[in-house]
Amino acid sequence: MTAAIRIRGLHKSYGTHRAVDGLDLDVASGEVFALLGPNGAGKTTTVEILEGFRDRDTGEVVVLGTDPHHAPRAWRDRIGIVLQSSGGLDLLTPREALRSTARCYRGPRDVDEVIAVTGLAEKADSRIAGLSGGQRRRLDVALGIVGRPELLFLDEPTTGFDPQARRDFWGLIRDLAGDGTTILLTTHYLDEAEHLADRVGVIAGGRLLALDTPAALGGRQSQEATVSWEEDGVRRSVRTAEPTAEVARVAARFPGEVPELTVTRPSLEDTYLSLIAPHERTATTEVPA
Ligand SMILES: Nc1ncnc2c1ncn2[C@@H]1O[C@H](COP(=O)(O)OP(=O)(O)OP(=O)(O)O)[C@@H](O)[C@H]1O
Repeated sequence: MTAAIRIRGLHKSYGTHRAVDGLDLDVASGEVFALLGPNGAGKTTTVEILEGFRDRDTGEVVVLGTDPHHAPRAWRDRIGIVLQSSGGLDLLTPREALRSTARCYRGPRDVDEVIAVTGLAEKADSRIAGLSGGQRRRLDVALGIVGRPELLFLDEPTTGFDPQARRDFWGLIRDLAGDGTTILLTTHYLDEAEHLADRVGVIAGGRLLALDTPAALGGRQSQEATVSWEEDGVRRSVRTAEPTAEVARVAARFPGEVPELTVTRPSLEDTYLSLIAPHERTATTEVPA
């Protein structure tokens, strides 16, 4: 595997507060990787260090073969960044903002194509000040991809999107990934991580708690299933490692369809919440004085 991102022993404190506390992580070239974690887990700090916007205290960080802290201008051309919020463009139109950003790159995407894929066609020539929150976010994404980055950082990209806009955005990310763009995404939406990510990393208190595919995170695949149905007017549930056998047993008691039959396994959200639960009570890690 060629690593687009390599992190070893990363530490960053703000005063006495350990925001990132010994993080090791690799993101493969071409991978879509989602960094999950509760508020204050250290995601943004980590991502800002990777982007070269924040200094680290100790640890090794290599992004596209370069230490972001000493990265030259040519390296910056190879990455795209969508921050949690950006501003200062209110008097321009999306088309103008994209054209002037595109001029900063050597091999930019076609501006009209970026406007189309981000669903901004209707608002392309309206003042940015008048865009809705979701449209503004699409513009942030458009600005992040117009330079044709090899590596794209997306910090909570779909906050404020309506459900259709989120689906459209997911399609866009899959297309970018299909073209070989490496994507590091932070999100609080577990369904987003499940839809988009090849692998997810869960961090809390600046430490990596779990790292796997969304399907296998925290041993999800091997956890017991819950078989539920309705019988004699009562909702019944059984947790079992053998749901097929349980369904067969229940089905044998009914002449036709089993009423309200469902078989469920823990969702990514269930697994995530159980992973971070112990850390929610001890969320603050202080550096000893
Ligand atoms: N510039 C700063 N000065 C002091 N403390 C900071 C600074 N930036 C972040 N922190 C603290 O470091 C910790 C990690 O913050 P960070 O923004 O990296 O978390 P996060 O996982 O991105 O959170 P969220 O999901 O809320 O965006 C938090 O406790 C935060 O209060």
